Amino acid sequence: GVPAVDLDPFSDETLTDPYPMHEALREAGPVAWLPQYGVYAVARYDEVVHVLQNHEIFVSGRGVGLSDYQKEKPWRPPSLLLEADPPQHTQARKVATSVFNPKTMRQIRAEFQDTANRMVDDLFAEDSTVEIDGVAELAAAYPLSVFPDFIGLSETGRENLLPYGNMAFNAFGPQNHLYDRAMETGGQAAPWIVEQCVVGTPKPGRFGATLHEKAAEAGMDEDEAARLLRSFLTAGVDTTVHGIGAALRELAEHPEQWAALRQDPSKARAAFDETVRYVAPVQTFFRTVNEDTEVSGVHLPEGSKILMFLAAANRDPRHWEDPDTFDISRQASGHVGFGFGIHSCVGQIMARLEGECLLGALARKVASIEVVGEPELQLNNTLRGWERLPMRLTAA
Ligand code: HEM
Ligand SMILES: CC(C)Cc1ccc(C(=O)O)cc1
Repeated sequence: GVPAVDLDPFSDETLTDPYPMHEALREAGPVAWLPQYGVYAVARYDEVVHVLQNHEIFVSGRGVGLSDYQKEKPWRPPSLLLEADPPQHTQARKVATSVFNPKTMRQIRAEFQDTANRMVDDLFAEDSTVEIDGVAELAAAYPLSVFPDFIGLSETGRENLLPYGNMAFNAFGPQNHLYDRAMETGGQAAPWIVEQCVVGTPKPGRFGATLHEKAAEAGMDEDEAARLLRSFLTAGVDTTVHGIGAALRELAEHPEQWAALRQDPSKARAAFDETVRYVAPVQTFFRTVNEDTEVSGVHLPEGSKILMFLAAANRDPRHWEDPDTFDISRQASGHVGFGFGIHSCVGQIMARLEGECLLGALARKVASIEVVGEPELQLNNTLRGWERLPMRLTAA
């Protein structure tokens, strides 16, 4: 039979320190059973990739959280990207990438880099050594400075983005205390998000308006166009905030890696990618088994939910050399921190640009970074990231 691993991936204790669980799941076998939730689990690289690649069997249309949309009503109208399967997904993805692509990123690169440079310069306006909260003043401030303008969101109400995203990411998990609290705060943010997605609301010429135009050209109605933009507002901020926060923490914790980056700021993009492998800001999410199947000799009946541990796969010694070593010179490509296959992150080109711009600005302008005091984790059913990161920075 399938080995049962009687651990709760969504408890505060496990969310705080998931690494013993990752090891237990990888060692239990290619597939494990989580009795507390009645779901299967894959934590090894090969099995996670197998599930992500076989999207006809392991489907997204029944929800990528614990809830099976064939049995329970979604908490909001399903995403046309994340919670859709081909052919619907294919059309939505085509519209998304018609606007969100390397060419668009080249057009905004200079602006994103200028904002990062100014933000780092401003830290040292008063003094050449400063103590800051790395989350509030860099990891969250930077995405919230560049992303809403890129989309063309209204100047007021942008404080709704993080709580709304937080709600969506908690909603993939069980209805625990994190879920309940997030639904409360996120629910208050929802009206502003929904209103921002309405066709005609985003500033003309900005990404939101262009996405709506492309959606109309592809024959989508206004509700579909609005839902497509909602995907970007949902996934576009909390993720990069946690990705950048993780990079700050790991570079501060690994002085030799910070020194390597200082030596060669062009390694900023690779440093961000290694961070996404090593930390995996998006830790887990599900697929639903749409027809009886078998993975590595284990039978999985139709209707089963299977939980993928991206963070565990990214540190699977069966696939990676020295997986627990944070090494910005590593060839990290192939990691599953941005997913894999047809649903792989459509926003990763922006996430990577943001990471590259901010880490590059720090590498050129800051001599030393250190964490002073205890960092505080923000617990979330799906995301891993810092709530607060007390840091001391010294200007170059
Ligand atoms: C460090 C930052 C980020 C991480 C770690 C991340 C991670 C992921 C992962 C793992 C998936 C796959 C989900 C699945 O297979 O079901 C995904 C999909 C997606 N991401 Fe990201 N993401 C990040 C940033 C972004 C940004 C900045 C945006 C938008 C601006 C974005 C928009 C999306 C969308 C729309 C999808 C669904 C794609 C599809 O289903 O075809 N993400 N992301
Ligand atoms: C890692 C993913 C689960 C992040 C994400 C969230 C929401 C959407 C959407 O389409 O609403 C897309 C991607």
